[in-house]
Order: sequence, then structure tokens, then C-alpha cells
Amino acid sequence: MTQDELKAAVADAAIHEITPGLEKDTVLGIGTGSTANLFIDRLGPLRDRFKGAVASSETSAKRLQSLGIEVFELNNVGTVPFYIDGADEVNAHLHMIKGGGAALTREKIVAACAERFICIADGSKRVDTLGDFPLPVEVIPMARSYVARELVKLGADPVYRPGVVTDNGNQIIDCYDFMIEDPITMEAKINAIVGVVTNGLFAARGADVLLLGKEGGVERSVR
Ligand SMILES: O=C(CO)[C@H](O)[C@H](O)COP(=O)(O)O
Repeated sequence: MTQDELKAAVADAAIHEITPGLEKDTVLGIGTGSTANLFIDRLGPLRDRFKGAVASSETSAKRLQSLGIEVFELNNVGTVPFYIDGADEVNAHLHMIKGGGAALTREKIVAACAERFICIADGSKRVDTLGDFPLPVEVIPMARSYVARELVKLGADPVYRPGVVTDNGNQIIDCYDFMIEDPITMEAKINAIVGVVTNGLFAARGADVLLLGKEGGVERSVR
């Protein structure tokens, strides 16, 4: 199977995962990226079975709306029963690196409001130790150089992602050569640097369910 077929298989599995819990007043939390897009496309035909969605990016919001799914502002919703999103890496504890698409801050906010985070990913995303994928950090633009110097002190090789402006008007630094043995501690340390909005470690609040696409089928793990 190709990577795209594995992503499609986990998008299908996520639909099966959430449909028993769909009610007329359900508002879903929806992530960002190619796997999340496949999930959004499968939600279109179900749009009459739930109320709408909150999105972790402008791109996902537009895709949802193009399928006739109403998109709500998170402040008007409160908690959501499910947040469905992809990952750049995920470990055995269902800690993740996210933010390859620069949507990490809104993803973390919607995930924080979710009762259940369902991570959907093809098998290539499963790792023993997080960090092969460069860890994204969203920064306030004027703090970029300062934050980069502080990230060096933590052992990272920080590289500015040129030309990328987040939905929040900020910039992204990617941390290379940075294997992360203790994701919960490192998430907190990076977030404590002045000028950091957030970082792409989702460890303090990891996924609750992982649907991982493999050759033999979709593997389901629960935290
Ligand atoms: O965190 C993300 C975007 O900020 C995505 O979930 C992550 O990059 C995975 O993307 P894809 O499903 O395209 O592999």
C-alpha cells in the first residue's frame, strides 16, 4: 500500500471510531494536514448527522465549509467530544510531534478542549524516540533570534522556516538534531522560553487513541 492509501485507511477508521458518538448537537474538533484532509472529505456525506466543527487552521475551515459543514469559533463552543488530527511522529506513549504544517498552536488549543484526541497516521510516523522529524516551535517574530539562542542551550539546532507565517501572524523555528528522551519535560522547558507561543510536542496532552495505518490493516492503540 502507498502512504496515501494508508492515510485513507486511517481516515476511514476514524469515521468508524466517531460515528457511534455523533449527535445532532455534536461539534467536532478537526486538525490540519493531508491525513486530516482525507478525514474531512469523508465527513462531508455525514454533515446532517452533527452540528458542525471547530478547525485548527484557516485551510481546514475552508475545506469543511466547502463541504457544507458549519465551522464555529472555539470560544462559542467550549469542549468538543473528539479532536481528530494527524501527526509528524508518534511514540508508544502516544506523545507526538506535530506542526509540520505550521498549525501547531491552534491544534494544541483545540486538542486541549477535546474529551478525546484521536490521532490518525500512516505507519511511517511511528517512532521509538521523538525527534527525527524537526520539532517546530512557533515564535513571536521579534523574539526569533533570542528563542533560537535558548533552543541551542537545550541542545537543538534551530533553523528558521523562511516565508512561513502562521494563522496567528507568527514565525516557525524547526529544531534539528534534537532527539527527545523526555517529551513531557522538554515540552514544558521550551514553552517556558519568553517569546515562544508553543512548541510541537504534544506530550502533556498526547493522543488518547492512535489509529495507525499499516500493511496488515489499521492498528488501534489506547493510552
Ligand atoms: O501537525 C500537523 C500540521 O501542523 C499535521 O498533523 C502533521 O504535519 C501531519 O501531516 P500529514 O497528515 O500531512 O502527514
